[in-house]
Amino acid sequence: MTTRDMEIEGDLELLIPVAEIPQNAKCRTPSSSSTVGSSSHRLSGLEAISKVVRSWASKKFMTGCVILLPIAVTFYITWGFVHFVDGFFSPVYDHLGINIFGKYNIAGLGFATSITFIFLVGIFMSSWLGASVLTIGEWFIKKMPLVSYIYSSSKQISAAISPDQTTNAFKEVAIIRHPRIGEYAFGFITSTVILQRSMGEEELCCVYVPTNHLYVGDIFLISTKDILRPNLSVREGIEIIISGGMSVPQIMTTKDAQTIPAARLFKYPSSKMASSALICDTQPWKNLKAHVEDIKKTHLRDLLSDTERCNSMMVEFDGIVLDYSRQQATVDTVDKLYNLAEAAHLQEKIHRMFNGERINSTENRSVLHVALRAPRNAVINSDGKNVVPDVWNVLDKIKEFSERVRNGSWVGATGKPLTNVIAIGIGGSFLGPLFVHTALQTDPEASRFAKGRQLQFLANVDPIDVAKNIAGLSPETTLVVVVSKTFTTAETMLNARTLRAWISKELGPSAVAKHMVAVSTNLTLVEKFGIDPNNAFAFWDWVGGRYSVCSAVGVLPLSLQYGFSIVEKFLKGASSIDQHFSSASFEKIFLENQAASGTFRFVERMECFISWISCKSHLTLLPSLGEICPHIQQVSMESNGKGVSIDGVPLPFETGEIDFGEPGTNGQHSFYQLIHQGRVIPCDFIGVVKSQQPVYLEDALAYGKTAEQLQKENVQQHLIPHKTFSGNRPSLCILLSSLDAYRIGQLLAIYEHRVAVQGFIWGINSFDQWGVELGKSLATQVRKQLNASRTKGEPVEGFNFSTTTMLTRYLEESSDVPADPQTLLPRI
Ligand SMILES: O=P(O)(O)OC[C@H]1O[C@H](O)[C@H](O)[C@@H](O)[C@@H]1O
Repeated sequence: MTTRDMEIEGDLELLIPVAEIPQNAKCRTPSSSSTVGSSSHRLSGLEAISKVVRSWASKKFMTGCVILLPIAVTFYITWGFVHFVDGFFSPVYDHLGINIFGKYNIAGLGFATSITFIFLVGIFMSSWLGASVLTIGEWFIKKMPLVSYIYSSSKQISAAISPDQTTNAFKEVAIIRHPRIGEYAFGFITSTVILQRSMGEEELCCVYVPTNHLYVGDIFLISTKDILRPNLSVREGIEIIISGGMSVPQIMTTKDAQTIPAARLFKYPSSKMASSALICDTQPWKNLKAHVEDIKKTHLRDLLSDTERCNSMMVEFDGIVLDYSRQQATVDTVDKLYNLAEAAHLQEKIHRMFNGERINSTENRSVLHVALRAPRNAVINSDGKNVVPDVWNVLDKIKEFSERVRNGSWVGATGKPLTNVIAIGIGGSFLGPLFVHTALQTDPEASRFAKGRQLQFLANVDPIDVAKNIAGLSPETTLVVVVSKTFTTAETMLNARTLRAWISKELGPSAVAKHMVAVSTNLTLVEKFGIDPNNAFAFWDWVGGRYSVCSAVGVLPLSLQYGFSIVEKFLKGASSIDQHFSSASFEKIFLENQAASGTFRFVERMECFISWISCKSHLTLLPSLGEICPHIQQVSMESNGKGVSIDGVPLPFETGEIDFGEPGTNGQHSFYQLIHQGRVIPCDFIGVVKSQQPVYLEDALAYGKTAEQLQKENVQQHLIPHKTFSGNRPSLCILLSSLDAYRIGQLLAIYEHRVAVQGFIWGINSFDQWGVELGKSLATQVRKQLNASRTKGEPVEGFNFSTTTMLTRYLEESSDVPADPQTLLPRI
């Protein structure tokens, strides 16, 4: 729908009931309207004007009502109240011959008398005599059936606001997490109680949460430390409840946060990072660390027996369920993570990312992969320019090109349709697209669209890989997509030259224009290579290689295979998570009882910190998700394997996870022994509802198996130590309702954001990769040496003993290899 269409639709919505509009009203051209048509147009025009006028008049009338009604009601009630109280003592004054409503009206006399009377009752009831009278009186009242109920309810309410805090009054306003994390409820602390259990004593607070104004509510027993105590008096709390939340202050602090300046509530300058201090020096980090030591003492078995805790750690958003109840965490842990996030200025950093600021400071670049899947009408700026239209220009170009290839209107040099695609690329220009491609293969809709087509990837430079890739293919029906952000990566360029030679050899050099296209940010080098710039699909330096699957890097090969409509669904899935990740404000989530979606957002960001992991395994029970493991390996390990902070300060703590995984049950027959009984490796289980439910394994990791259980099972004594499982091994479950293009997009974005959040919290730059650059320059050095040795017989020099020995040995044994191979075409 165009903007104009949307405007028209908006106008129609405002003015005329939809049912009266013919379906094709918007499309009708002037020439198509008959005489009847024009008169009906005139009529509907008059009707529209009359409706606008009526709507304007009714709006103004309602505005007047809205302003006058509360004033009138206030006056009416106040007047009625004064009158009523005035009249309360009228019999007494009548008796004295004073007619307070008559001719010698002494307005307010009865009122003043009543106030004095209430005051005197207060004094009397505070005395011993008064209290005794009250007790006897109450005893009688409580014996009367209906009256006793009215009296008790009224008494509770008045006790609540009683200045005498020794009564059963509301003692304090409390905010509790209810009904689950991310949602909060107002309540009043009414008393405290000590709960004695075998594990020790615990102080609990009775929190009364009104559910129907103040009269009806629920009582919750909550650990004292889990209660948030806002800076509000009981009276203010009651006002908030009675006003239905309307009198809640705009900013609320808790009592322990009094010293926190308002600026900390995420009112940050947009251009400058608030602090360059290391996160490990902050109090929330230290608190969390101490807490983690503490929580290790509680076995996951015990944590999992707390149903309420587990329920609060199960969140859902847009078809994805995240269950983090098997993390070594309590509600308190999550609270501490929030504090850590605040200390790390997490919200600010996310905001800066989405705002297109150059947060990749060592490369002076923005980080805007989220713009690659933004809706067409979104505005995401980089250097003051909205990048979304550029993104959609390329997407439109891909759509058009892929449709032409798929429907056979773009054919090869010999006129045959191009049904096979080989995508050459490495690292980020390969792993993401491979993951999505593998996952889409089991989506029935996608596989239907891919019928008769083939997509392959060529990454490695081993000649065997090239041979395998082109085996059984004919250049006549093959399209080669060279994918390289820089268009300089040695492996990719070598493979590109190889396949160019393969095409030229079979079909002649001019065929390259029909059989080779490119995806790159470096269009100059693309042209130099010999690919027509019209057949090049651009992306931008604000897209990091490992974050580029949603650019032409992934969209082009995947659209060629599955059609653009499928890939668009994938982009929409990723965008749904992006919007979720960026939309709600931090304060909102904390203070305005955001729903589970908000919680998911934060939990998803935090989960990785709960276990203080050094190593993580991604275990998917779906073979089709198998390639997510290598993709996450790159996204996570290349992003967060850093040794210095973003300001270049060496980090006194370790960053980065070691990610690995296996699809299906392959892992069970490979490394699960280690995760059950060897090192503790937190695991992510990714499952799909319509496939297998991986819960048995997660429980085995969490619960383990004790020696007592084994004894009961009559296991031989000497085998008991070997068959005992300590359990207490954390894991996380991500459950997708199905595995289609949309869900795959969501999954991708979840992991991308999680990695970004890790980096934001650690205070590192997750978007550069100087370690890889080092590897590249070392490789260049070796390549130069090999070439010089082979062509000029130069000795191996400048390396340490070990490398020199190995290179010399290699040179001796590979004397038949050409000096610097231009291609890797198999020597058949
Ligand atoms: O896309 P290219 O420029 O060919 O780069 C391919 C890969 O090169 C290096 O390994 C980088 O560290 C990766 O992030 C990148 O994805």
